[in-house]
Amino acid sequence: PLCIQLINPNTSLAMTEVMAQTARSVAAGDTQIVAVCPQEGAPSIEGHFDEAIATLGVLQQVKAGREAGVDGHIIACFGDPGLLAARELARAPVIGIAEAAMHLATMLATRFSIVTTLPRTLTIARHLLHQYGFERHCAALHAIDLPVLSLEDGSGLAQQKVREQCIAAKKSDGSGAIVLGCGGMADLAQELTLELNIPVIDGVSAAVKMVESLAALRLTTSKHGDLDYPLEKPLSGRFAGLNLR
Ligand SMILES: O=C(O)C[C@H]1NC(=O)NC1=O
Repeated sequence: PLCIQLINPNTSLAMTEVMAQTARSVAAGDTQIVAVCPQEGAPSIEGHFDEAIATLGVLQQVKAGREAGVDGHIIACFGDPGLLAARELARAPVIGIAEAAMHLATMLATRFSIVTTLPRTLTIARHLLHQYGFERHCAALHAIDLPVLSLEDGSGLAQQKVREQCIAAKKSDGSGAIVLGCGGMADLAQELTLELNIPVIDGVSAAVKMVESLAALRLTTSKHGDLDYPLEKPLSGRFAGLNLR
C-alpha cells in the first residue's frame, strides 16, 4: 500500500480538507493520503510574495514526509511553489498540481484553457506554462476575479463563477480541455466534466494518480544532477531543521 503526502502550502485547514477528500475519492483502495499544511505561513497564496513565504513550509513538510518514508509528495497549490527545491530534498516523486493537470490536459486535447482565481495570479500560471513547455498548448487563461478563500466561504458564488468561466472558455477558446487553476477547486472537476461534456481537470486528482503510476513503475525523483540532495552546509536559525542529515 502507498502513502502519499498531500501538502497544502497555504495554512487554511478547510482547503486542506477539500483537497484531501478529493484525493481520497480518486486514490486506489490501499493508498493512504496524509494531508498536511504548514504551521505558519499565508492563509492563501495569491502572488509571488505569498509563494516565497509558502516555500519554507513546503520544504519543511517535504522533509517530514521523507523522514516518514512517504511514497510521494504533492504540492497542492496551483503555483507549484518550491517544486524543484522540494525535489532536491525528496527521494520519492514530488508532483505539483499545476504540472499534473497540464500534463493530463495535453494527453486529452491539443489545446487547453486555464480557469483560476485572481487576475494577478494569471502571470504565475503563464510562468509555469513557460517553465513546463506548455505555452503552445494553452489557448487562454481566465480568472474568476475572486480571492482563493472565496471558494471556502460557503456562499457558492466562487463555484458558480468557475462554472461560468468554464462554459465561456469552452465556447470561445477553441480548446478541448480545461484546467482548474486552484487547489480549492478540486471538488468541482468531475461535475463540470459531466455537465460541460469536456475534460475539466483538477490537479490534485491528477497528481494522486501520477504518484501512484510512478510508484507502480518504481520511478523516483532523479538524484543525478541538479535534483541531487542539497549540498551539505551549516544552515542557521529556522532553516537548521531542513538539513537532511
Ligand atoms: O493561485 C491560485 O489562485 C490558487 C492557489 N493559491 C492557493 O492558496 N492555493 C492554490 O491552489
